[in-house]
Amino acid sequence: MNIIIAGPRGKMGSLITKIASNRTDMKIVAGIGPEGRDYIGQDIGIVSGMGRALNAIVVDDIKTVINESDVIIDYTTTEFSMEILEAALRSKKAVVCGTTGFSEEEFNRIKDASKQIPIVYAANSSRVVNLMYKLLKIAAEAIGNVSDIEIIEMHDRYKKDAPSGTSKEMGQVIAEALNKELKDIAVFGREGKGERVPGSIGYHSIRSGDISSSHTVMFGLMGERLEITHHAYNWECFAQGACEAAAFLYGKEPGLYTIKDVLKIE
Ligand SMILES: NC(=O)C1=CN([C@@H]2O[C@H](COP(=O)(O)OP(=O)(O)OC[C@H]3O[C@@H](n4cnc5c(N)ncnc54)[C@H](OP(=O)(O)O)[C@@H]3O)[C@@H](O)[C@H]2O)C=CC1
Ligand SMILES: O=C(O)C1=N[C@H](C(=O)O)C[C@H](O)C1
Repeated sequence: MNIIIAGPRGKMGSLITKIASNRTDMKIVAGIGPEGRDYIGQDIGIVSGMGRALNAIVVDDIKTVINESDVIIDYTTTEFSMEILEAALRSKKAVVCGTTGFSEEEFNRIKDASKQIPIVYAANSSRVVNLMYKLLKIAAEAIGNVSDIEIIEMHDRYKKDAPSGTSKEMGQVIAEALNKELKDIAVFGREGKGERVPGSIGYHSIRSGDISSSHTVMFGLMGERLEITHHAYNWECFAQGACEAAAFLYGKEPGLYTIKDVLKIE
């Protein structure tokens, strides 16, 4: 299968390039970067920092390369992801989207597009984080209604969105386990909020240095607390999942698939 990688200079795009180039089931046919970058026209292997050419060029106009591809892997920005989505719709190509921070309206555009093209949307493409969702469901069902739930996430200083896409998904898992709507129980910041309401979910975002990704969900009771934590030491676990998702999409019918479909997590 032929793939295009968006943002090959980025943290995720460069790792996805490295991992995809070592797989035997996929071939990178192009990269896409923003207009005006000095690396446009160069080989993606050089742009991504791999130090060897892969015989695929980074372009700034997806229209010029999209027809050579089967799947586009996109971990970039919300604005650029919307452009990729429109291009993929026009050319009927599959998309793996791992970008986070979409508005509700933008996410509805992804859902609409998935009626015509196959899409994997994954706010977190690590297998282990998706296993953590299962642990959260068990904990929330058992003690969620009687605990003070806090989601504490840490990322690098450059991350654009807060709270992280993963922490929103974690909140959603917990809200579903409690038969509640996340919007009714999520609390962003505690200033002026008064006493803690059991069963509500407090969100806390830390941005510092080069922390790659860390999520802790704390279920606080009187005299004890349970913490479930995932730490990523680098972004490779997410990039592995991105390539798995691309392989999964090859030949799939239109639809909105999740990383659980890809990784076969019940
Ligand atoms: N789903 C998951 O598991 C994960 C999701 N993410 C999400 O992925 C996204 C990217 O994260 P990260 O790699 O850390 O970010 P980076 O800032 O490192 O990379 C973003 C890339 O997008 C490129 N880009 C920006 N605008 C355009 C455009 N108009 N056209 C083409 N390329 C563009 C940038 O180009 P340039 O380098 O030239 O500026 C850059 O290479 C974020 O939303 C993040 O939250 C991150 C990790 C895991
Ligand atoms: O920007 C990141 O780094 C990450 N973003 C995703 C998110 O917003 O949850 C996934 C992971 O935490 C890394």
